[in-house]
Amino acid sequence: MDDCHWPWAEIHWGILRTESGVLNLDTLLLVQVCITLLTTALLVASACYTGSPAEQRWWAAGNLVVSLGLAMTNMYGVPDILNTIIGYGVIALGIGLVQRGLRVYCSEIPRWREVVVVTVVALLIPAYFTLVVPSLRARLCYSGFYFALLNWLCAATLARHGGWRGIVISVAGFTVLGMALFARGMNMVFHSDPADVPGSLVMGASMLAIPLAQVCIAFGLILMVMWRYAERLRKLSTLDALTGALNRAGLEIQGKRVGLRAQRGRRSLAVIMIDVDFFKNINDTYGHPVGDEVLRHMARILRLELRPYDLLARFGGEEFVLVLDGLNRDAAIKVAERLRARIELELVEIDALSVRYTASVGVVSSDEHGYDLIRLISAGDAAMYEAKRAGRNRVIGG
Ligand SMILES: Nc1nc2c(ncn2[C@@H]2O[C@H](COP(=O)(O)OP(=O)(O)OP(=O)(O)O)[C@@H](O)[C@H]2O)c(=O)[nH]1
Repeated sequence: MDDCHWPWAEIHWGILRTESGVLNLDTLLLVQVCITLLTTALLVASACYTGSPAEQRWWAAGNLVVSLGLAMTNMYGVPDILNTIIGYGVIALGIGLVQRGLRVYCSEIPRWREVVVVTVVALLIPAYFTLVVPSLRARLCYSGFYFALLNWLCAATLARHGGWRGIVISVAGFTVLGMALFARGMNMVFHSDPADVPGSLVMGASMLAIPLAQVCIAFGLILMVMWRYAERLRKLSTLDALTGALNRAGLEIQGKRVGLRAQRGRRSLAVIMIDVDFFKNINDTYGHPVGDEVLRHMARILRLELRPYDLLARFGGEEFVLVLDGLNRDAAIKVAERLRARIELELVEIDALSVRYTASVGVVSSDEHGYDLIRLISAGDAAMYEAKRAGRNRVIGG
């Protein structure tokens, strides 16, 4: 590879060159630094809003370090060794921190060793081509390839995680950023003078693509975090905190969906109402914490016995509702009997205590009562109270 010695400040990138020099490399670098600082501020703001998850702290720190590195690469009056070698190392450290945040986000184990290796390699490449085999061209070329690889690694980490919302924007951003850096590296290989027309086109395009990709990445990251936060809030508002079953709001939303699906598919829809017998006695005898444990225990058993797409909701104090797609009344009575028998057999063990309890069950289906969930629940409730009146610990079909 031929060596050439253009000081950075003397390189003008064709399509971006203006006579007044407004869009020179310094200006573009300044824009990049400003964008990185702006996206860092956005990341920090969203971290504060969502309770500061660890991954965002790493992304924000990584962004800050990248912008510091970018600024270092373009300082005037500073020897190359500081300017480029340390600047590149600092940029790589920043990308390493972002990668660490991505790993945390994807529930992978982040390792400091990786960040150290990434940084050291980024220091070694320019050091080698500055001190051992001096070649600006080789330095820019190999550093470009290396930074491209790091960004593609970030894209791969996120893509492995899967999902859709926000992730696709960040994956695209990392991929484009990698491509822009790779193209710059290739440009150094194929064009001896970057100011010739094809060379300057590649350089100009990559200088525009880099900040755009950075904005995409940051918006994608913020979207990802906001999506997770919204999901957490949605869960909190539709789940019962004690048992993890759906609460009334969750039952209303999901029950409607399951009911419509069954009706459209012309399948029966069964509703089972289950109520713990003499629950007040359990509370009064052993205390509320034991009563709470009985409720958690019952929810656990019901969940274990159900199919993944059946709905389980806590309807009131000690009453649970099951919504079963594709079961008629007789089939649902068989399921209910199995549940009742299992509950009767199980022991709830808390510290030195062993508590046994039973449940009364009412079963109804859409074949007799239609698909309206409110009607089904009130018919199921009536059947359950009939089971209570008939002596408890039994199943009654309504
Ligand atoms: N530990 C605990 N108790 C609760 C909770 N929610 C409601 N309860 C209690 O559940 C009890 C329900 O009592 P009752 O409605 O008389 O029902 P029961 O004693 O089971 O009688 P039957 O249903 O007729 O067999 C009340 O004492 C409520 O205070 C809860 O989240 N945890």
